[in-house]
Amino acid sequence: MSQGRHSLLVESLDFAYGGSAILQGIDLAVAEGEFLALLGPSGSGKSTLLRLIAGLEQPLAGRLAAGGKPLAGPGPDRAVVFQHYALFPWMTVGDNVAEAIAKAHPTLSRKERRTLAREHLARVGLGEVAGQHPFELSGGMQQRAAIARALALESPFLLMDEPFGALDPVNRARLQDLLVDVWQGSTPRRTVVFVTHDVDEALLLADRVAVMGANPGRIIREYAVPFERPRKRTALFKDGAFHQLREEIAEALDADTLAHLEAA
Ligand SMILES: Nc1ncnc2c1ncn2[C@@H]1O[C@H](COP(=O)(O)OP(=O)(O)OP(=O)(O)O)[C@@H](O)[C@H]1O
Repeated sequence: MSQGRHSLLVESLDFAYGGSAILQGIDLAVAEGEFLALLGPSGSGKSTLLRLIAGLEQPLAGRLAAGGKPLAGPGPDRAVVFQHYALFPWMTVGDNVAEAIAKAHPTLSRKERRTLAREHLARVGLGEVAGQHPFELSGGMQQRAAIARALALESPFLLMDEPFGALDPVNRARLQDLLVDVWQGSTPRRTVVFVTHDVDEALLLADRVAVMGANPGRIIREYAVPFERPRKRTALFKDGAFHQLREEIAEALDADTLAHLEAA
């Protein structure tokens, strides 16, 4: 695995809450520009691993590095999008995005930031609502604004924790497409770690899927996702290779759950 400027490395990582092991022996490498999905059942520690990569938690043992440098706490190089929209409720949507732009480009004037914020919002189909507050928007719109905000930070790493989990299927599909478009359209590509418990979502979006098992959280297998891009849902869902890979992953998850139930 290359140690590119924007690669991620997790080595022999253990993590515990109050004495109980949550993550054990995690080894994971994400290449610069790669889109990695972390897939696993509830409680397998996907969010915890993402929080560790974000620098919001400290490991009990092991090593975390970004671009070959050890991680020490959160940093502007890693933008995070959670399931629930991370917007400042007291600011307009435009100001939320402008605030992120100010972090990426501190020398821009207020007017320039506002103009750029509108451009970012237009990219996610929210050009008309820059002057509104988050509470005036639907859940799907708020999540779009949160994504616009995260992208406006222009950070090389994008860490996403079930960002579409609370959305209806139509909005979910729209935002999945939008995310892939933005990721594919930017040079250099951002390095993405995307948490989901939805196998289809992982196979639609990612270059590689790391499958996690629970008790304690560990990576049980990794799968390369070989489907050509751009991926179209309709074509993918008709593809025998897609169904085979989906089956394989579901079996790996079931086998792990069963092994743990029997051991308990
Ligand atoms: N603040 C906390 N204190 C104690 N235990 C915690 C805390 N946060 C998470 N845990 C425990 O850590 C384990 C992993 O949780 P985590 O949220 O990372 O899993 P997950 O795979 O992301 O689950 P989900 O898909 O339900 O979000 C769970 O057993 C959870 O109960």
